[in-house]
Amino acid sequence: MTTIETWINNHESVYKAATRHSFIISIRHGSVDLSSFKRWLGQDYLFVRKFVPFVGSVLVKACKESDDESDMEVILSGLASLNDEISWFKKEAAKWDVQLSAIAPLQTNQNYCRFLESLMQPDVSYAVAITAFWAIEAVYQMSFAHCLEDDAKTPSELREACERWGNEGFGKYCDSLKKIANRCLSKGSNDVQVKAEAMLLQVLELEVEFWSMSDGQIN
Ligand SMILES: Cc1ncc(CO)c(N)n1
Repeated sequence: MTTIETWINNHESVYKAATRHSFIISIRHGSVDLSSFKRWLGQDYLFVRKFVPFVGSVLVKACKESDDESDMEVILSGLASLNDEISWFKKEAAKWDVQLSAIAPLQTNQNYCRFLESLMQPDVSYAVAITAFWAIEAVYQMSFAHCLEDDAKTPSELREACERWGNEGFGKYCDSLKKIANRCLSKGSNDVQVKAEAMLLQVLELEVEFWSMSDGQIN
């Protein structure tokens, strides 16, 4: 088993809470409250704007610390898709009459963005940062792919959102990130492994809270 597989098995309940959250289940059932979806849209737009510099910091670490030059290309493709994502959020917000410039980040979103900032520090190793990057992307991939399964009743006007992260290409990209992370972790010291596992757990918890915030359960 790979390091990441072992950790997912060890933390199965929080992994499931992050990838099968009631907000995602409500999209899949077609019972989602549209005000929740709009809240998610506005808050996630703000999150993605903070996610870009984090991914930029992972790219810098890859250029300095990686022993495989193809890592840079995978991370760069992630940045390119974030560029498309920002345009998509603007277009989608217009469709739903969500005024992005008027939205302030909720507390939970602020907490998550502060966590991203802490991971941008130069003392955070490439192995820890790339594991976080994979985890953040993989939660969205797993969650939204669930909304596109054959028996899902996802409303047609929400399918495009689900397809952004649930499509096969995004799945392959997440697999590439996971492969890089596993390679770096297998070469990492015990200290790096301990830090990366704790950080993975934090990402999963923050993702659960982000869904709960979107659903209006917490701020
Ligand atoms: C909260 C959150 N997690 C992960 C992603 C994936 O990019 C996102 N857009 N937002």
